[in-house]
Amino acid sequence: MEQTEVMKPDTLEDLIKTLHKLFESDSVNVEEVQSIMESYESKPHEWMKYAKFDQYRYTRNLVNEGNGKFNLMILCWGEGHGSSIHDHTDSHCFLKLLQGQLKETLFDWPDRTLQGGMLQRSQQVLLENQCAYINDSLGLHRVENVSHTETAVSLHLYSPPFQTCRTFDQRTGHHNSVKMTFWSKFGERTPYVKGNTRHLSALNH
Ligand SMILES: N[C@@H](CS(=O)O)C(=O)O
Ligand SMILES: [Fe+2]
Repeated sequence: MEQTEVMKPDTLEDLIKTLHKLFESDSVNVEEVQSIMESYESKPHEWMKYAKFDQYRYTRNLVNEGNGKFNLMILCWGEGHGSSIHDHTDSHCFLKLLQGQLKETLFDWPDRTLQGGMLQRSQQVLLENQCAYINDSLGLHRVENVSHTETAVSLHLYSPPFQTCRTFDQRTGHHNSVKMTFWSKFGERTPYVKGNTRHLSALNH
């Protein structure tokens, strides 16, 4: 397969331009996207306008719609905020730390013989500028900011974009479909939508 020359992006804007190029083709080179995202050195002033926090749960802030090929977003995690165990709706998921640290726990898909809850396969702490990758064939995950004193900010790329995913109950393996919403889009707070009851985020587990 042809490998495009890719340069280390100096700014978030550069990174977005490069990502647009990489996703023009129909096949995604996971290692290439991961290494490009990792090579961008986070500079808070470049992403500050997207980083909007909520007191109670992590927020999802849309940065770029990637020509319909991907969604790029910034997630803001307050102290102790985390996600439920979830899948990624058959999409690629890249997760890069812009600030602070996040703990990622991987789980196997639940099976019928579930005993003692869903199996936790591995755990890793993601440090600033690191980029992790997951898709449904690798398993499910939960992401948490376990710090009591520091917030965390992460940059997520999903391709193709998706609006719903499934969350899993660790004890029973049962799942629910959840709609994923944006706290802000392109730096502007999204108007309140009535009827958003279920959330992917769970507090303090
Ligand atoms: N996939 C989650 C964030 S994470 O916990 O990976 C989301 O898009 O909200
Ligand atoms: Fe996720």
